[in-house]
Amino acid sequence: MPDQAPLTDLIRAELSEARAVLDTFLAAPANLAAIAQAAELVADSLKAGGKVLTCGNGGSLCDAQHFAEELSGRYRQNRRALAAIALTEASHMTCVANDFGFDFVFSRFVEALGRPGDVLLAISTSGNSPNILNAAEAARAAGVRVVSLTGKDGGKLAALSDVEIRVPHFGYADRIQEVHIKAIHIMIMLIEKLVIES
Ligand SMILES: O=C(CO)[C@@H](O)[C@H](O)[C@H](O)[C@H](O)COP(=O)(O)O
Ligand SMILES: [Zn+2]
Repeated sequence: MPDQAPLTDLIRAELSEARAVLDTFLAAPANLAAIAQAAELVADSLKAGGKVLTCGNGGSLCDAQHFAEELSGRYRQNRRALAAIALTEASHMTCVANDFGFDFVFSRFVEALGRPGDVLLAISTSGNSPNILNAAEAARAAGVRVVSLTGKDGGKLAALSDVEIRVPHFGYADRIQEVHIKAIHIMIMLIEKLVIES
């Protein structure tokens, strides 16, 4: 049987780096405040009859779906459904990508569905994906507030956000996404507390 030591070394290094990225994020009180502010913004919108639209690319689209389904479906316990949807409808995406370009797949959906008082959760580890920037701009034009989950220096998305939750890691996207998913789960927990228990 081959010696597994090199693999376990790799695993240990990956987990250690993930812990360091989380520790750095946790050490800045502004990051915790941003999560609270984002949850309050979403909760206020839902309580006023608004909805949450979510978007991202690749793994961040999975995170966008994860956030939306835990509001519309279920998180830890049963409670009433909350209005949230990920902008992933395949026929819309293929039509818009085919006819207008991939940069507009989310912004066109925001134009169609976004109403003043709604919230867009925009997720981008670089903060610079054109389709996410266009979605944020369309949201602002429609009176939709923008909550973003970003990484690195926040990119251009930082300036388009009402609330930005940034993981200031300059390495691979997955390390950033691992903190994003924690922020997402905590936001869901806070939103439930603010909307359901209030
Ligand atoms: O999940 C991962 C990497 O962990 C990838 O699918 C990643 O999300 C994709 O490369 C995205 O296109 C990156 O976009 P962004 O985060 O820079 O907006
Ligand atoms: Zn990934």
